[in-house]
Amino acid sequence: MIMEAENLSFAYEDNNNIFEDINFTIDKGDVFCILGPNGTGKTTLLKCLNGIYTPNNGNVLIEGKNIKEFSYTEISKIIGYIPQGHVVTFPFSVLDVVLMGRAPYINLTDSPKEKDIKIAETALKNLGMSYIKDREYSTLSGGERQLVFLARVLAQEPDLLILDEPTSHLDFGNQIRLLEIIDKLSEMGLAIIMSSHFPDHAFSTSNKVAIMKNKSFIDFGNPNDVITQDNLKKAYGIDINLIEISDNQKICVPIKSPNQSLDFDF
Ligand SMILES: Nc1ncnc2c1ncn2[C@@H]1O[C@H](COP(=O)(O)OP(=O)(O)OP(=O)(O)O)[C@@H](O)[C@H]1O
Repeated sequence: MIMEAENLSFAYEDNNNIFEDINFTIDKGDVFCILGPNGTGKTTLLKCLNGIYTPNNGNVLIEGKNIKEFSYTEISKIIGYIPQGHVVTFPFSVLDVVLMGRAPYINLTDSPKEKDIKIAETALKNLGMSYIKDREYSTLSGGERQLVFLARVLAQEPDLLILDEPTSHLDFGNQIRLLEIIDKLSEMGLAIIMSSHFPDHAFSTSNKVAIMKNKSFIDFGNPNDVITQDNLKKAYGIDINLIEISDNQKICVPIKSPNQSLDFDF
């Protein structure tokens, strides 16, 4: 088991709990997708799982050991995290940004070694991004940055990836390419935890899904059991059609309510 969450609860300062009693386990090769409406606590939970936030109750265990016992560098060798809307403001080249993923393996006073550069270049190559390795990172499009940042966390050689809405800036083609990359990484034994607003992506890529709402997981399990019209309605408060388009692909189509009227005051 790579990660276990035991009865996790979290509150910002003295406010009410954002979530309570969250439990799950993640093994090698698992792809765990967390769905749920805006503001329900997905990002907050992901930040508890990689040690950025400390839960006010419960424990996060990494390979059986409490996350509190790990240093930041030790966590970085095990977990690669891509936050939502990551920004690198200095004028670094793409290759430099990917090389930053090697930081947990390089002493503060040392420069990256040939091996680190090779690992960074391979990460870019695996994602089909070698052609922009000399470009300035800050000039890239949102989608290009997303893939370069993924190369950076892969250069960390982690066992677990935590991805906060990884497909949010990507066009249709790159969404599917990213899901295929996730499939491949999971086949190679990496575990992946991601949040998403696309139940279709959970169907096509994950083997574990949770729907987060009202401070807890309203359901957790395999996608076919969890992603039901009933659960989607509970989560998002609208009707959603589930359509099977092939043996292993289902899509979710939200339905506009014809009777809904909004009172707009201008
Ligand atoms: N630093 C903070 N201080 C206080 N409250 C916060 C902070 N960050 C987030 N929140 C609140 O915590 C709740 C959960 O936010 P979070 O970003 O975890 O939700 P989310 O499910 O990831 O949302 P989205 O799908 O919109 O990205 C929201 O009500 C948000 O306003």
